[in-house]
Amino acid sequence: MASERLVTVLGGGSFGTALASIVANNGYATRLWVRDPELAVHINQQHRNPRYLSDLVLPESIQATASLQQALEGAELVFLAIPSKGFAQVLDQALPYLHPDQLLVSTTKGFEEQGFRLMSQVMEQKTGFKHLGVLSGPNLAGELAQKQLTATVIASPDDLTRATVQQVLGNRYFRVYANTDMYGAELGGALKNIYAIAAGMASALGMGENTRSMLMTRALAEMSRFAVSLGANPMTFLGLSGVGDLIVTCSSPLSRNFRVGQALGRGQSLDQIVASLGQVAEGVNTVRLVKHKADEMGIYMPLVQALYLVLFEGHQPTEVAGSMMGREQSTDVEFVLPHDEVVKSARNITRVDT
Ligand SMILES: NC(=O)C1=CN([C@@H]2O[C@H](COP(=O)(O)OP(=O)(O)OC[C@H]3O[C@@H](n4cnc5c(N)ncnc54)[C@H](O)[C@@H]3O)[C@@H](O)[C@H]2O)C=CC1
Ligand SMILES: O=C(CO)COP(=O)(O)O
Repeated sequence: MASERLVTVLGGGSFGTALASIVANNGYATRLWVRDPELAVHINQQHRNPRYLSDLVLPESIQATASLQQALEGAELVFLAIPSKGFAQVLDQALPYLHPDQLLVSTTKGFEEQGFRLMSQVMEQKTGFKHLGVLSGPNLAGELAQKQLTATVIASPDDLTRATVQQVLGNRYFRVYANTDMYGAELGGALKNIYAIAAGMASALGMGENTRSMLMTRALAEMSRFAVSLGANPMTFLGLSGVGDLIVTCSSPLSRNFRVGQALGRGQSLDQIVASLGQVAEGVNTVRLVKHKADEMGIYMPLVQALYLVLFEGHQPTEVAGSMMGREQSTDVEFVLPHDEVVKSARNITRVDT
């Protein structure tokens, strides 16, 4: 069992609650910061979070609080499990209580609209701390709460952050793998949400396993293309935070993004879906932000473009899927056969035929 080393989780949603539960079960003193003081009192008295993962009985050692000062004082390691839209704001509020020796780890899978920043970049710019990291992987909060065997990635260029998070979170059902490519891991986690929406939609439309397999593999190609254009290492996409998270989120109705796609496929409007979800589905905003970034940088992202039409311009999913199948033929793995060469060969054949 661990000593009185204090770990703090900021954000008492599904993931923050699941994470706090693991840390406390591993024997660390654990504080959970939630915005609502009444919720903090409820968690401390009932040892359940009535709003998220309400069936999960929380370790009694978790101390919930709505005071950032109380949550952060003396914490060695701080996890930030706040949706991307509120991340920078919460970090600003937390800044007076943070210390440069503390380890800050984001679990957030999205982008900050201003400047198209990843959360690690927001943390770097706002704090200037050196012990920063990102936790990302195929980690459905509901399955973690059931102690299903699960693996994740701590990505950080900092040795201390990687080793500490492996020690604090690792146990008989949660295995923590290390990576130094913080941006690559973070990009994987944020981008896969886009394709989970597409997979949910395909499932609701009765499309089969061939379709899902095509979708996921082409999604991986598109994600890697985007990430390489932004300077990330494509090899990271072969790991748990890339292909691993893509598989789980494109396969499970436990994923909120997948469920958004299913509801769209059934014909519900985006506004209706978001209002009834009651939890964050980061992919909706990510489609919009990535579409604009891809346009700005000239990156070819046909799945993102198609999903944007469905989500924000009222196009029908079946019509968009049909038009995607009619695009010019392309390459399987562009690191092996570049796209331009396929186009060039096709043009040469056309010239011979005519
Ligand atoms: N739920 C999951 O399975 C996983 C979620 N994540 C990521 O973790 C992040 C958090 O997700 P969840 O906990 O699932 O979300 P959630 O929707 O379950 O809960 C969000 C929590 O953040 C709080 N919150 C929202 N805006 C806030 C603000 N401006 N200031 C303070 N608190 C705010 C809400 O009150 C709520 O407690 C997301 O980026 C998500 O993609 C990562 C891995 C797994
Ligand atoms: O990131 C997740 C699993 O790894 C959770 O996905 P959702 O946000 O779609 O529920």
